[in-house]
Amino acid sequence: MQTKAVMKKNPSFRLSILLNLIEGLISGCNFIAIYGAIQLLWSDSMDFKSILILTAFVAGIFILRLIIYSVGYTKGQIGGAMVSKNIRLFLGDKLKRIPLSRFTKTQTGTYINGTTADVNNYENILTHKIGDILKNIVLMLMVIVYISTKHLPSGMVLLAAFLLLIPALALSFLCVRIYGNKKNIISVENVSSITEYITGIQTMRAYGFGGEKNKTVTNAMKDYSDISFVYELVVIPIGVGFNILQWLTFPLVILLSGRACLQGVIPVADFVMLSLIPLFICRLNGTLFIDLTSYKNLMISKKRIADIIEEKEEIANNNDFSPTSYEIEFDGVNFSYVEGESVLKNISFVAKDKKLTAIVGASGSGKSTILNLLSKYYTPHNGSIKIGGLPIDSIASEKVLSYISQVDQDVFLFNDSVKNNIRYARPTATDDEIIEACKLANCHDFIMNMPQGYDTPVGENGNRLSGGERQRLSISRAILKNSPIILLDEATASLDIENELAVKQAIVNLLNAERTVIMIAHTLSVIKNADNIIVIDNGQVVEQGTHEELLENKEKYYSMWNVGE
Ligand SMILES: Nc1ncnc2c1ncn2[C@@H]1O[C@H](COP(=O)(O)OP(=O)(O)OP(=O)(O)O)[C@@H](O)[C@H]1O
Repeated sequence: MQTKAVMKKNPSFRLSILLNLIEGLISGCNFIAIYGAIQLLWSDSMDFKSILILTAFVAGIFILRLIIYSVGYTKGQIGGAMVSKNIRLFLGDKLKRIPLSRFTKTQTGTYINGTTADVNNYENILTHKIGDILKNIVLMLMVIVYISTKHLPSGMVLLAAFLLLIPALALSFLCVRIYGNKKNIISVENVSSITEYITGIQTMRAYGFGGEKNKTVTNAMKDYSDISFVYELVVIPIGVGFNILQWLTFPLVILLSGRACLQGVIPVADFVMLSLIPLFICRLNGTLFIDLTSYKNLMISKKRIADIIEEKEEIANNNDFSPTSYEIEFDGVNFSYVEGESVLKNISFVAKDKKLTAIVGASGSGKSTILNLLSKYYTPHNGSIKIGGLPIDSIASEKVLSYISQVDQDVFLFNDSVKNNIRYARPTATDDEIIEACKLANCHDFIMNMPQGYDTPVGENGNRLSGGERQRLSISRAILKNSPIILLDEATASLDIENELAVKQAIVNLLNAERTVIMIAHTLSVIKNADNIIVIDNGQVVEQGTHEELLENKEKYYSMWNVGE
């Protein structure tokens, strides 16, 4: 339903269609001029005056066509570009409303193609294809009607040639449906594998499987050229067969009109013109066949754009969300990323307001998933999550996230300056506030050692920074955002000792302010003083309490602590 509104044509586009139709009609008048010239020649009545009249007629048609074509072309370009601009803006905005779970389930190529190449293809349909096709159909019909008035049997032969387009297009459309869709799937795989190759190139080279992965990319490209080749291979014979049948009209019209001329049914001038017309009609039919087949092919792009437009969106209602406390409660929460593979099983716990709650557990036990649900990146299958006693399920994620700062293991940095990367956390922050946050996050010194200080570009995804530096920048963002809830995925274990100490100090500074903190801890010593420690095992809460209580329990936490010590 939304598709119609987003792809709505505008008056400029509609005017260009009308002008294209008129241009098609006017082009047909050229045949009247040609007929006039043949008649003049044959009747032996050619003089300078009649040549002048003929020239003026042809020049008049030319000027009129030129004006209509220029206005129609300009309006078509403007109208088509306006439609595609609407689509591009809508898709850009839509991406932020598509639930995160869709991006993990769908190939990246679907969205990259759908928002770029497919929109370009659709723009091409609007700005070129539709106008040309309609103009040629009108011109064709006009010529057929005109010829029929001269000699009906010849007109009927030309009409039959035109109608041959129907079975020929039925076959070519079938090929487009079969191979066009296959081509689409392969193209999406192609784009996805190239994206993966480029983003993961460092890891691949580091582990020496760049060559292996490169084969996946080249294979995907080869698959694409193979399917394009097969597609051409099946469409070409249809086009050739259609053209052969078309050209049969040439002798047929000569035979029919020649006989009529000999019988005195039509004048010689008519016969001369009728014998020339099939040359033109056959070419025009050939162009229409190619244009309509490629139109159908490009229309696959329209369907793919529509699929993204109609994708289910996150709840975006305007329900007010103003919790007065920031206690977090999970009650009987179940969740799985993949159907049937349960990740969280009946999770219930309370993270008290302004207290530090730690989550510990083996790798893959579901710790990050708990934070992902709280940030509304995913929706629990059942159970409820509340902040300050208010359920978050019917609240727009942007509103919930405005109360949350998240410090993840994977820090995403934009290809921008250090300062701007931190400012994303609070766009209104002053430079002084950014510097203050960086001092608390232990990053001020290393930033000042960079060539342009806070204005130094961090490179694509911050590839000029070390892991510890990236983590500290992420902490500075959280400090700057100054939100009442902090979700922290502590991952200092992989850092060198100097970076580990710097990150730990930054975390201490972050936790100093009174906030509700949920912290995933990979090293237990960091959370010894936590107000509550939740132990997760295989997606379930198996224990909770303070460090001392859990040690006394002598259960899971006790053995984890002893292994760690
Ligand atoms: N986007 C996803 N799609 C499918 N499965 C996922 C996804 N993210 C995580 N999982 C699976 O969910 C389970 C829990 O993952 P999660 O990241 O929550 O564990 P974790 O305890 O935080 O692990 P770690 O300590 O290693 O970060 C794992 O089995 C993981 O493979």
